[in-house]
Amino acid sequence: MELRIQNLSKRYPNGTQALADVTLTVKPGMFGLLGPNGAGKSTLMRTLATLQEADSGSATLGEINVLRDKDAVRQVLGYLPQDFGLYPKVAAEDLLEHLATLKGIRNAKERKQVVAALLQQTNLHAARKKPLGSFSGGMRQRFGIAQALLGNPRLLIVDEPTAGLDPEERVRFHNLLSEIGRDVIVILSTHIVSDVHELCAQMAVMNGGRVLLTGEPQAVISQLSGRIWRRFVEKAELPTLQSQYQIISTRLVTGRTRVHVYSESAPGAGFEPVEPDLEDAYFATIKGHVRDAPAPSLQAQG
Ligand SMILES: Nc1ncnc2c1ncn2[C@@H]1O[C@H](COP(=O)(O)OP(=O)(O)OP(=O)(O)O)[C@@H](O)[C@H]1O
Repeated sequence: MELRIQNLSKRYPNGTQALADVTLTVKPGMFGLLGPNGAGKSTLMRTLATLQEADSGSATLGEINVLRDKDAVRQVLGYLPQDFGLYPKVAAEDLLEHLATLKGIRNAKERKQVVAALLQQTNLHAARKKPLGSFSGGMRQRFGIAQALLGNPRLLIVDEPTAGLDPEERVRFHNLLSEIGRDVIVILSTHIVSDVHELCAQMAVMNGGRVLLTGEPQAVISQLSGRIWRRFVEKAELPTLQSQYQIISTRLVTGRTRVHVYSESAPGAGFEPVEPDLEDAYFATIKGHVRDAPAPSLQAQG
């Protein structure tokens, strides 16, 4: 089963073009959707989760028309929204049971089994009697995955799930996502580049409502090989450099400013070549250096 999104557009009443002709094909496995704040990721996720309407375009999940057959989508959908609200006084197990009932698992024995299995899978079994208000951020997100997995979804949408998690909880959360079945389409929307690098076989970069590129993370990185150059500079030199080079990122490293620039040939002047990583690829894409470069495994769009 594939998710095919074609020419999806959405303009909010205030004039913001949140989605502009978005076309994407998503296969089973983990798909990373990267983009800065305001790129349109949540709008796309909410549209696929049948919570809001697009203005035009189409989306199909296997045989299901996602924009029209909302009930059919909901039966195969698991969704962890960005702002996942919880009832703070209710115990984890009780809320999950309640949500399982809403999801249509009517047989009490089956429901108990499903709930117990999900609490095990998300490593929340020991905390099942605790009120959700006492959960840490990581526990809350794992509970979010437990509820999203109710009813064995074929499409799982998680919107910025690791924002605010400490490193240990992020690793736990990653492990949990990696264990989800191979035949499930998992869309992970995030602005954290390393989440995508560690987890996703496929990815897309969005900005300003547009898909700038799609591909495999490694292919996206390889495309930049030989084009990223590094130099350490004083902060005061930055404005001059900015006017001379295509700077894709600057970062303070032990008190010095490390600059990465995009250049198809050696820029000279103390720059040395570096092996690009996904962060370079992400910034180079956002800044418009990558999308026009042809590569067989990449699909420049928009
Ligand atoms: N209900 C709304 N009404 C008007 N504008 C909106 C609405 N929701 C989102 N927007 C705007 O649409 C654009 C895309 O927002 P969206 O939330 O989809 O982006 P995002 O990539 O998920 O960003 P973030 O990481 O901040 O959630 C932004 O400019 C945002 O301000």
